Amino acid sequence: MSETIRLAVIGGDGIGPEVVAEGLKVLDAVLVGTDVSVEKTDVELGADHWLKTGEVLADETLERLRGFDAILFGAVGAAPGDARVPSGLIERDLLLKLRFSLDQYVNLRPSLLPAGVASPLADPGEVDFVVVREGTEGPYAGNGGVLRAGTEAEIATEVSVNTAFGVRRVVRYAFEQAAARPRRKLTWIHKTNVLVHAGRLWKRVVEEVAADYPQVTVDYLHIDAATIFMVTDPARFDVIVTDNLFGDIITDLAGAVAGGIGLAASGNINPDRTAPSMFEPVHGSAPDIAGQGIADPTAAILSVAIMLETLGQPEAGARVRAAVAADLSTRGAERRGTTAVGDAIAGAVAARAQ
Ligand SMILES: NC(=O)c1ccc[n+]([C@@H]2O[C@H](COP(=O)([O-])OP(=O)(O)OC[C@H]3O[C@@H](n4cnc5c(N)ncnc54)[C@H](O)[C@@H]3O)[C@@H](O)[C@H]2O)c1
Ligand SMILES: CC(C)[C@H](C(=O)O)[C@@H](O)C(=O)O
Ligand SMILES: [Mg+2]
Repeated sequence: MSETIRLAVIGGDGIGPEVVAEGLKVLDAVLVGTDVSVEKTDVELGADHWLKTGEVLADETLERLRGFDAILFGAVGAAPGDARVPSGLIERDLLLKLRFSLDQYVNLRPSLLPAGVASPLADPGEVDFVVVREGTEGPYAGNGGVLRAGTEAEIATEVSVNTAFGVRRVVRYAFEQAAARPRRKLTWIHKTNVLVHAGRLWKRVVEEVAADYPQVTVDYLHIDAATIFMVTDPARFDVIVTDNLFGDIITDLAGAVAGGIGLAASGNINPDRTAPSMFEPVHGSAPDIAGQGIADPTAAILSVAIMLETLGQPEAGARVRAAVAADLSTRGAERRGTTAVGDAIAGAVAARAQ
């Protein structure tokens, strides 16, 4: 039976549209000759769009996005220090609003250091883990405020919100991932020695859910120690589950360990399918290299692979991964541009179809 994927495409700012174009090129290539087609709709959002139109994310736009099967997202945000765009406006009221409103409570961020990729921090084979980052709670919940703003008596709070419901559903998802992987190991990461209220909740829930997965080995690390081991012994990780903020930080580190941030892909997944999931590179809009045609589109292309797998097209996803792995294995010191990398991977996908 033929199937059409209705895809909303939010290129966003900076290198976002540049890398997303390459992701779409590879998506088109991998669907040739299959009974799956894709119907793409561009949705303009981001800091540039806000500067032009005053829209960050209108209610109608959000409602329209709910009607798609998936969202492919580039990156949003202005250069840090761009005085025209208030800090956090686009990140909070656009990107986080999408993740929260579409109940994308699993932020899935796999790290794999493939053969042929030079990493000063690890050897291929040592890095093959997935971070399951909670996506809708924690210090990102927007719970806080300011008293006596602008005075010496100012107090600013940013309260981390952790609910048993929210922690349980993401922890269960992580156990499912761990149970399906050969090493069946789950590391939960927190800061229970200081953040005792949230820490106690996470601990209780992990222990309760663990009882349903006796085949999974469970390990715990404080976030600070986890950053040490991610650099000195990344092979110890298989599946990691952690809160929204720790997950943000550890996945940029994971990207650097696993060959560079240009390779780090992610899915903001709504496992209950009550709204579309959203797939995006882990990196941001990289204003320092935007417009130069040198951004690495691999993370966006691998985000397309996660999208295909999430949408029930694992073979197409595997073909994208294989083409990326083949391209990475031949990448030498020579630096190719964004479109050259996209062309090579799309070409490899097409060659594999024959
Ligand atoms: N998901 C998102 O939309 C997202 C994620 C992170 C940051 N941001 C936003 O992006 C803007 C810039 O943030 P930042 O500078 O802290 O982080 P960044 O990830 O954009 O850039 C950090 C560094 O990594 C490099 N880099 C990033 N992606 C690359 C790629 N594909 N190829 C080669 N090099 C790459 C950049 O050139 C820069 O030196 C900010 O407005 C920030 O809020 C958005
Ligand atoms: C831009 C920002 C809101 C976002 C986050 O913190 O989740 C980014 O850093 C990411 O990792 O996707
Ligand atoms: Mg981040």
